[in-house]
Amino acid sequence: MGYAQLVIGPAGSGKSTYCSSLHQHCETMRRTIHIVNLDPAAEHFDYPVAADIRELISVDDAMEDLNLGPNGGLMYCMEQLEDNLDDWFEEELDNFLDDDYLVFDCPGQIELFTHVPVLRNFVEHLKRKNFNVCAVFLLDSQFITDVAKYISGCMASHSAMIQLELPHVNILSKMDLVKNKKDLDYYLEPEARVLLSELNRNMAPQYAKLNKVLTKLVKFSMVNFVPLDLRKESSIQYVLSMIDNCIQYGEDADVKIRDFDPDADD
Ligand SMILES: Nc1nc2c(ncn2[C@@H]2O[C@H](COP(=O)(O)OP(=O)(O)OP(=O)(O)O)[C@@H](O)[C@H]2O)c(=O)[nH]1
Ligand SMILES: [Mg+2]
Repeated sequence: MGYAQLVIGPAGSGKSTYCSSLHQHCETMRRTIHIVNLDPAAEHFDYPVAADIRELISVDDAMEDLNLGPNGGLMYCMEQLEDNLDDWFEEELDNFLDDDYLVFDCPGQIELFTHVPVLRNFVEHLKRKNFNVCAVFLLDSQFITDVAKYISGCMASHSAMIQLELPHVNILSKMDLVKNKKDLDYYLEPEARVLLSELNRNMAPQYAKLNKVLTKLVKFSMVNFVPLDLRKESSIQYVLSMIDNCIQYGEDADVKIRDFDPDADD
């Protein structure tokens, strides 16, 4: 059984930085994880890249060969990944052990998990290969400055949840940039009633019914965010243990330790 995190979220939300901090944290903890780059447009990395989609195809090549723009180029590359799951990706997976822990640093284009089934098919493939997979959705805390933006972030996360049908952890990234943490409490444990009155206050009266439905949906879909401050090891550890819990990482290890407990027969 392998373990995997699929790190997703809007462009610039901090996915690659999260991957690199997670890698460092795990090194400190003497724990092995492997970060795989799935962003064909990525240029530099602060983590050791264990496998790289750019070895299959890069956005620059796709744009040049097919005369595509950056977004079209990216979509084409991801389709190439999908077409090569049984050969290129298979060979890459062969480099890992069966119970390895992989973290996939994904591109930020929102279309990838709203419009096309590429990531969904990628996840299905991982599941067939016996991986327990968790979606890790990052949203930039700087983005959540008012209720409308918060709802928009929830909707983006929600569509990823529906599309991928995976255990799902939502992270509010870049907490070191938040001056007044109290301002965010409001969004960390949202109350539909409060969100609704705030939305109604900011918007014209004809939106009242829509606002009511949206706030109910946010509450109903149970989208909630965990704040992450990468300066704090304890914050990284907290997020990591939540994700580990979702994919049952460590449970087998516990069994193994218990199996070999010399005092067990006492
Ligand atoms: N202060 C602060 N800046 C951050 C943090 N995480 C990311 N950044 C900055 O935010 C910018 C985007 O970070 P990335 O990690 O490249 O974001 P990404 O989601 O991988 O972006 P794309 O791959 O383009 O979608 C960079 O300038 C980072 O230095 C954080 O926790 N704190
Ligand atoms: Mg990135």
